[in-house]
Amino acid sequence: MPNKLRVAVPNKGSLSESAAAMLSEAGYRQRRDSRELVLVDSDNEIEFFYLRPRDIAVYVGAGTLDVGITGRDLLLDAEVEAAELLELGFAASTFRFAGPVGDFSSANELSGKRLATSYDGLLRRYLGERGIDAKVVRLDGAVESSVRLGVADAIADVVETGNTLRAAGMEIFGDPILQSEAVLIGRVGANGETPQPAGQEVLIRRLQGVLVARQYALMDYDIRAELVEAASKLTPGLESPTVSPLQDSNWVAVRSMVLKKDTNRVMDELYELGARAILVTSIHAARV
Ligand SMILES: Nc1ncnc2c1ncn2[C@@H]1O[C@H](COP(=O)(O)OP(=O)(O)OP(=O)(O)O)[C@@H](O)[C@H]1O
Ligand SMILES: O=P(O)(O)OC[C@H]1O[C@H](OP(=O)(O)OP(=O)(O)O)[C@H](O)[C@@H]1O
Ligand SMILES: [Mg+2]
Repeated sequence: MPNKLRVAVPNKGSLSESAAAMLSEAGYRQRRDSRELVLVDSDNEIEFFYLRPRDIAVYVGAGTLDVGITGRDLLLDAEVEAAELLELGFAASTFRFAGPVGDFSSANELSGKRLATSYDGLLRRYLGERGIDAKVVRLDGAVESSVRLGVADAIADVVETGNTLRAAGMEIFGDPILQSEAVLIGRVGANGETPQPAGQEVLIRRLQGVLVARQYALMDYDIRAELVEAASKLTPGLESPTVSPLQDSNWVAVRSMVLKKDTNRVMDELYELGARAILVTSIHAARV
């Protein structure tokens, strides 16, 4: 019996639904009931442990679990030995300073002030590296309320749309502290290398496949043979477009992967060039 790969998955919060959806899309079994703590997927020789997002880096850092899905901000806050293996393309946010509208314009003004955050490890390191001597007030959440409630002068928190900040009468200031998103993290060995437990490479390849299927579409079109070079520049694909002969030897058929967000612009440009029968189909799954 080979050892099963042990994977940490967020059990609640912003990351949990998207993480489970991505694993399902990658062909792994996921729990049906949100109270389940462990799920064994024997077909894939893999075990999923549903844990608090904040704790995931701790388990992977300690080496008791092989890999985990968490946020880059949570990984850095945990100050453990774990490495980012793959960006997962969801839960994108920035980590920023914010204060009451008009109070601050740069992080240098924070010396001597009280700063509330849920990410004290991350924040202390950032302030320390810049010689900013502020008092860090560690809170569990709803950090935006801390200034109004008198325990802090400014905050450092996760910002996505900025709606929560605005609702609390605050604005961001200073440079972004960090760009975060959901990431797959793995262990770091004694010599700084990343171990390759059985199943890890397949997991990464499958997740990369999900990312590709989400980001790309397939584009097919017909074009006169003498224009295929110019058309290929518009649709270079990942390696190189597939060019197939047509019954009418003056024309060829071209197939290529195109970023979904670019499909309409590329179709317009291909049409202008002379391409016809331009079709876009979605990719269900991929290995690249
Ligand atoms: N509004 C948001 N947009 C994008 N990512 C977010 C948002 N809020 C939190 N995150 C990300 O989610 C992760 C935090 O997970 P956490 O479980 O704390 O989520 P949460 O929604 O804050 O749950 P909790 O109820 O425990 O506070 C971090 O990586 C953070 O960057
Ligand atoms: O910029 P926005 O789109 O408004 O999103 C950012 C907010 O989302 C998260 O809050 P969450 O719901 O996790 O509550 P919490 O502060 O209690 O963790 C984060 O902590 C911010 O408060
Ligand atoms: Mg939160």
